[in-house]
Amino acid sequence: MITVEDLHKHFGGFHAVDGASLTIEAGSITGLIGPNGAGKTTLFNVIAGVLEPTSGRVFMDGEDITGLPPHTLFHKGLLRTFQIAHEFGSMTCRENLMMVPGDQAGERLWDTWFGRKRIANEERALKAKADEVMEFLTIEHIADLRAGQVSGGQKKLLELGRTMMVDAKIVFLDEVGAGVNRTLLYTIADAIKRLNEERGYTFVVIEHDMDFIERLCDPVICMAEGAVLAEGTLAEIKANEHVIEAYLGTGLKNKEQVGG
Ligand SMILES: Nc1ncnc2c1ncn2[C@@H]1O[C@H](COP(=O)(O)OP(=O)(O)OP(=O)(O)O)[C@@H](O)[C@H]1O
Repeated sequence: MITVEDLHKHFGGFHAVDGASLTIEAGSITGLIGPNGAGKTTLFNVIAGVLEPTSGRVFMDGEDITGLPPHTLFHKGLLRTFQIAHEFGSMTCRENLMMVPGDQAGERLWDTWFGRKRIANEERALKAKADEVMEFLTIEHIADLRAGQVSGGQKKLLELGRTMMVDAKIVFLDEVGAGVNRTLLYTIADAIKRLNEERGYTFVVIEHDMDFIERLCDPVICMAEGAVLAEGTLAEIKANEHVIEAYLGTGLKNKEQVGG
């Protein structure tokens, strides 16, 4: 579904992504792990159009999507979750879901000129959709709370919920488990699994919590120093000598580059 070919992202002389090549299979929940600074987030940002690659290509279902902006990728069903922006904290959780842009922005504008009734109907449909999303994620009780007031884990579920307001095909999740309590972490894991099984979402998940990875991800891709080091089941990855070394090592290569 997604093929990354020899991707590089340099920040000055620093090679954050340094020749990464990988494939994300449709229908998978692929885990992306690796020591701090391995380049996971940078890779995500390049795939999701947030950062331009220095070189290399990204394909989605055979189509070259390298460097396309996030909103174009969004309409192709490729989404990266973002933290709920500070300025949306004063809106309710339901409103945060309802404002996710739909597919028919042009039609909406048309509606504002020609059909108040149609707008009202559309608003009702959006609200129903938001409520259905919150029910799926078992957070219907926070619908009317301000997004800025809910817990970290509930915010993560809300971020996931935003991907459900559009027809996402592939969703990139960056550390959804960080700072979330165990119970909510399992709720998030369960929602990801159900979205994958019941709605056909493909996920790519960056996560440091190995328990979370073990519950969800197959295959697991391990990055180190900007490139893919190993791929396989979590058990295979954990037994891989190079992976063990990378987690213990210090990433000397890039340090030399920065120094030089
Ligand atoms: N905008 C930037 N400018 C300069 N260096 C950057 C920039 N973004 C990331 N880096 C560097 O690139 C390297 C890779 O960062 P990245 O966040 O992609 O790693 P990561 O694998 O996601 O790490 P972590 O697990 O700690 O989040 C890091 O050393 C980081 O400091």
